[in-house]
Amino acid sequence: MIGNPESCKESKKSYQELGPARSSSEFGVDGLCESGQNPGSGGNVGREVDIMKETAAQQRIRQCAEYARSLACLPSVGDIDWQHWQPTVHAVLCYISNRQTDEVLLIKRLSAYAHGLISGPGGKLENGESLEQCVVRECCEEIAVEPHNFCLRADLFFHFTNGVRMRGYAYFTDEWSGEPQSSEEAIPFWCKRDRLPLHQMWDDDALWLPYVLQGGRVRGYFIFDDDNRMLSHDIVWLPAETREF
Ligand SMILES: Nc1nc2c([nH]c(=O)n2[C@H]2C[C@H](O)[C@@H](COP(=O)(O)OP(=O)(O)OP(=O)(O)O)O2)c(=O)[nH]1
Repeated sequence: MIGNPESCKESKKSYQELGPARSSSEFGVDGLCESGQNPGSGGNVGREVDIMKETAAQQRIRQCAEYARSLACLPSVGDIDWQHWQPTVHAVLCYISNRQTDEVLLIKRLSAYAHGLISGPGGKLENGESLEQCVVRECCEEIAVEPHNFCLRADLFFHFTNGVRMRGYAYFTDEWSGEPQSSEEAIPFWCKRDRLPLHQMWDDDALWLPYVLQGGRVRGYFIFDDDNRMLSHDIVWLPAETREF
C-alpha cells in the first residue's frame, strides 16, 4: 500500500526538517499550497521570521515542494487488492440531462459534508433500500425532482485514508418529473454539458464525468485523503454499449 519504504523514510525525514506539516485546509481551492522558497535552506532556525518575509508566491512554491515530496509516501490504487475490497458505505449519484438545452442538472451541496461542492444529487444508501429507491429518494429530498428510466453508467470505488470505503453508483437519465427546487441540502441548477464547473467538483469528477455524460461508462478506483483530496486513481473506460460492470 505504501511506496518504496526507503524513499518514504527519506522524504519523511526531509519533510520533518521543515517543521510541522500544514493541513490541506491551508491549501488553495485548487489543491495547491500557498508558500514558497527553497525548503532546504535555513532549517528551522528563524523559520517563523523567514515565513513572515516570504511573498505569497514564494510561500506557494515552497509548500508545493513540501507537498510533492510527501507524495512519495502516499498510497496508490495499485497497492489495493480491489477484488477483496469491501465497501463500508454505498452511495448513489444521479445526473439528469435535458437533451433540448444540452444541460445537466447539478446541485451545490449545503450539508456539512462537502459543503459548497457541486455534483449530481445523491447520498448514502439506507437500510433495506435498493439503489434505485435511493436514487429516487435522494433526488426528491434534495431537489424535489423524480428521475425516471435512469441507468447505471459509472461504478466508483472510493478508498479513504481514514478507513472509509465507499462504493458510488452514478446513474444517468434524460427523463424526470417535477421542477427543481432548493432544499436544506442542495441548490439545484442547470449547467451546459460542456461547461461543467469541474474546479468546484470532487477531484475525480473531472476524470470521468465528461466522458460518461457523452454516453460512455466507467469503473473508477480512487484514493482520497481526509480532506477530500484525490491521491491516486485508475479508470477503466467501458464502451457505451457495455451492459454489465
Ligand atoms: N461525484 C462524486 N461524488 C462523490 C464523491 N465523494 C462522495 O462522497 N460523493 C457523493 C456520494 C454521495 O452521493 C454524496 C455523499 O453522500 P452523503 O450521504 O454524505 O451526502 P449528504 O451530506 O447529502 O447526506 P445524506 O443526504 O445521505 O444524509 O456525495 C466523489 O468523489 N465524486
